[in-house]
Amino acid sequence: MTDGRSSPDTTGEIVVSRLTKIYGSAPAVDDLSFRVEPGRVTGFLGPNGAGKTTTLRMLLNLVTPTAGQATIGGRRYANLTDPVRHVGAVLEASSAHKGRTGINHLRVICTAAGLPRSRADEVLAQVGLAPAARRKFKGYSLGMKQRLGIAAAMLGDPRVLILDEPANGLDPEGIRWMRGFLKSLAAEGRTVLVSSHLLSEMQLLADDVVIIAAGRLIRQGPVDQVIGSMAQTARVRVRSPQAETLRAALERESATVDVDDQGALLVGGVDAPTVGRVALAASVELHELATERPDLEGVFLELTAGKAGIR
Ligand SMILES: Nc1ncnc2c1ncn2[C@@H]1O[C@H](COP(=O)(O)OP(=O)(O)OP(=O)(O)O)[C@@H](O)[C@H]1O
Repeated sequence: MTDGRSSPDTTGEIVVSRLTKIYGSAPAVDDLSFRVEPGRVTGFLGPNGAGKTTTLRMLLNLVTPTAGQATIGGRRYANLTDPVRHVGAVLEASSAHKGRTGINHLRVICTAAGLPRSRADEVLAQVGLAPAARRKFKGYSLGMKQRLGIAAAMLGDPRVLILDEPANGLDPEGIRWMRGFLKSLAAEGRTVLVSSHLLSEMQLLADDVVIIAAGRLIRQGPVDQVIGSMAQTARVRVRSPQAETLRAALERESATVDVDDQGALLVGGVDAPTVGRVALAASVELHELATERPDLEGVFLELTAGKAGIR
């Protein structure tokens, strides 16, 4: 039962399977497979031109794959009987008739989609735009347009939300709001897939990440695990008034030692307890001892290095 026109299953899982899109002779998306779980926020990351937007557009049946398929709740988007009730998508900042008010914009969509007009008021309140409901779209800030786009995506109360760079153009308060809002949707059991190049933001927002470069999967998994998988590149930062003695002792243990511009030792190849034991054995006094793990930004750059420039 994968191609019938009945309702999708209730899980809202997204499955991308060997998806490929070739423009001319170059693949924009190349044999890409990954899964997106309900109840979690999944960050879809990649350098410019990695193929994120093309993938999302194939998921939403806006671009036809060259090969492979993508399903939402077990169905291709094209086979969903009432897609607006299953999938909400925001691919770019909302556009609307300039002279139309926010509430009227949403009511028009409700009418076209066969949804009760009362949903327009509900979703405007949900995204915090009720005070601007009767203002004309042409007077909306970019942040308000983003909120209106999300409100439109929420009209059908979908289990699955797909957003392309939703934090674009938002101020810090807007970004904080977006983070809380998307997390609360995931906490309700919805599937939330968000593409972004704002890696530091993803580290705060996402439970899972899917990292692609040059159209191919680089890594996927829980954020902590993806960062943790790079733990071999973690270094220990240590400060001591007897830095040279400590350095010599560590090098005898085959550790690599660099000195940063504040005089702290950056030790590779051994963990923090080992550094502490070596210091104790050498009667070296320590003023600081900490493991420095790479953050998502560092992991991302390391994983995608050389795989894709700007295309
Ligand atoms: N309609 C199209 N015709 C030809 N090439 C295209 C088309 N759409 C995308 N591409 C190419 O496919 C590749 C992937 O583009 P895509 O927009 O999916 O990447 P992206 O990861 O979303 O990038 P960005 O972060 O810059 O938006 C790029 O090389 C792009 O130039």
